[in-house]
Amino acid sequence: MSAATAEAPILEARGLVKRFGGRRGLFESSPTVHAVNDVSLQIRRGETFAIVGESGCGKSTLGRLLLRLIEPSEGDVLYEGQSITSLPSRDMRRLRRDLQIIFQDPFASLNPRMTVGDIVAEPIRLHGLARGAAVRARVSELLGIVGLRPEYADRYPHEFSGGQRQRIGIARALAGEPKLIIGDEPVSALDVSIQAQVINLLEDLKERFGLTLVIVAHDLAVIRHMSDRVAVMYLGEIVEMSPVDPLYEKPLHPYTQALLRAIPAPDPKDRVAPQLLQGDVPNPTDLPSGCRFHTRCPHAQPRCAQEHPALEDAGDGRLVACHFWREIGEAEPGIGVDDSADTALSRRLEVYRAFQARREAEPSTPEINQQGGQT
Ligand SMILES: Nc1ncnc2c1ncn2[C@@H]1O[C@H](COP(=O)(O)OP(=O)(O)OP(=O)(O)O)[C@@H](O)[C@H]1O
Repeated sequence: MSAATAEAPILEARGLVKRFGGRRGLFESSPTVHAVNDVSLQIRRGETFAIVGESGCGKSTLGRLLLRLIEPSEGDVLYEGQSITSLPSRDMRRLRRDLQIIFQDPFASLNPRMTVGDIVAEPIRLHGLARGAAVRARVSELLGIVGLRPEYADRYPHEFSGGQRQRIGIARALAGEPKLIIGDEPVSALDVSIQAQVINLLEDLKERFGLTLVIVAHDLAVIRHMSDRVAVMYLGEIVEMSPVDPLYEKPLHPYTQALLRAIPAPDPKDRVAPQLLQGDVPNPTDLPSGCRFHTRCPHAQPRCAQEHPALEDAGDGRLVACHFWREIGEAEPGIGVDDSADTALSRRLEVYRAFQARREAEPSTPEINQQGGQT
């Protein structure tokens, strides 16, 4: 984690709305999916900003809107203070260098018919960053940066493990020398020991290249260890936004509280039954009235079904959209997960960090292999 600078945001969303479907044909009509509903946020240069929520809450759609991979139904995205929503495609191409994305499933996002070298070289050639032999040299360098051997350039994606494929995706994302990378569930498909390595790699790259990271994830353990600030999404809206530590120590929104209560402790002796949220996320084609969360909220009152709560300033850089957050906080202090209720991932990260610290102190310490063990 790092302290982001106080300058203007690198990326900003203003009143973003995304609706899918809703078209009426001659004989049928498809219902409108309200995937993102009036989202505004500012991402600071150099921070790691996390977007978290259950499946279907609109996290990926928001991530794609921020990079203009899809067009918003309403609202605007500003990159370095300039609106990109109506930018002509020529200008957008230049901007694509700065803004990159890595996906959950590295296999699906890597062309199986291209060698790793060509996959990583593509953005270098596209943006004219190098030519001829210099391209191959740059590919080797990028593979080295993400912890892969240069000779892997001649192989194909299917020859690699999930963690290695994610590293290839990261090398490709780095090839255009970006300023901001969005990771859409970048480690959810990976084994927990590999997750820790990829998270560490992203953190190292962030420091080394001064990147801004936006991490979309449903896993609160991943978020906690790598974020500076977190936006919690429910049914297309941000319901809470906060610096990471206070969010975990004292979540303000009942939905954030419920997400934290649902994390199981890894050690069976510490384990109390995780409290899962009641019911499923309502269908985004038929949004509940008032507060979208009221149908599942243990604190809901009649006002919640009638009045939509705005995101309000809760102090200390926190925002929350709940009519009763003060009362709920007083009734249930200290809901947050404390450090003793740690997860397998965080333990793995600690081991890995200790190993790295040792390696820096004693350069002869052996390399760590893909399974997280020492070779
Ligand atoms: N191209 C599309 N056409 C129609 N509906 C879509 C499309 N993309 C997403 N949706 C719908 O928009 C809603 C939000 O989806 P989104 O993928 O953004 O959520 P998410 O929080 O990222 O969930 P997940 O982690 O499962 O991807 C879902 O109801 C989804 O079915």
